[in-house]
Amino acid sequence: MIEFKNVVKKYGRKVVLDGVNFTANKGEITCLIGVNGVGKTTIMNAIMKLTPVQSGEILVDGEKVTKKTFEKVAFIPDAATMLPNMKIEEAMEFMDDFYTSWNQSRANELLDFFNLKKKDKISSLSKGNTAKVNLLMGLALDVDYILMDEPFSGIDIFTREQIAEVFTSHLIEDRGVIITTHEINDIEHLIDKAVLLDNGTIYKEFNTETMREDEGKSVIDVMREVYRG
Ligand SMILES: Nc1ncnc2c1ncn2[C@@H]1O[C@H](COP(=O)(O)OP(=O)(O)OP(=O)(O)O)[C@@H](O)[C@H]1O
Repeated sequence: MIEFKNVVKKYGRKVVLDGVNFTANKGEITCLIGVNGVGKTTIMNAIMKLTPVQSGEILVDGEKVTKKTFEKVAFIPDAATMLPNMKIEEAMEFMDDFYTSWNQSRANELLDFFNLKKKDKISSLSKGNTAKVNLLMGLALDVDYILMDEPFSGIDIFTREQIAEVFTSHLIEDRGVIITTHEINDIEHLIDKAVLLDNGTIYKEFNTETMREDEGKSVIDVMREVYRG
C-alpha cells in the first residue's frame, strides 16, 4: 500500500499540498483527479523523492521511501522519453543493463501488444507511440507499484483505447497503479478508487464500484458535484 499521511508541500510560500491523506492499494487502480495545477504531478514526484515535502509521511508498504523503494515502484512520467536517440531495442537493452527488475519477456509481449517495431528510433515516433514506449519501459519492470502521470495526454482516441486495454490485461497483474488523467472518460470503468483533489487537500476518496452501487453515481457525476459546485 502507498500511504500519504498529512503531507504538506510548498513551493516557496505557495502551499500546493496542504495536509494530503490518501491510500493506494496493491492490486487496485487508483486515479488522482483534479483541475490543472492542483498538485497531481507533485504527488507523484513526492513519492519518487524527486521533490522534497515539508512535513507528513509517505509510506510504501509501511516503510518510508528509501533507495530500496525504487525496486518496487516504477514511475512513468508525462514527458518525452529520456532515451530519444536510441532505437526501441537499444532502449530495452539499456533498461536491462540498468534495472535488475527488467523483465525481457514482458517487454517483448508489450512490444507486440502495442504493435511497436523495435528497430524504430524513439525520436522518430508519433506522440502516441512515444507514450506506448514510455509505458512499455515502466510496465516491463517487475515492480509492485506503477505511477503513471497523464498517459493519455495529447493522444488520439484509438491510441487511448489501446492504452486503456493494458489496464484490463494480465500485464498489470496484481500490481498497484496510481494514475493521473484528465481523460477520465477513457478509464472511468477501469479504476477501482478515485481520489479527488481540491485546494491542496483530498476532497473525496472513494471506491468507484461502491459509489455506483450505493449512490448510483459515476466518477464524472461526483466530479461535477465537486468541481462545478
Ligand atoms: N518546481 C516548481 N516550482 C514552483 N512551483 C511549482 C513547481 N512545480 C509545480 N509548481 C506549482 O505547483 C502547483 C501544482 O503543480 P502540479 O504540476 O503538481 O499540478 P498538476 O495537478 O499535476 O497539474 P496539471 O494537471 O496541469 O498537470 C502548480 O501551481 C504549479 O505551478
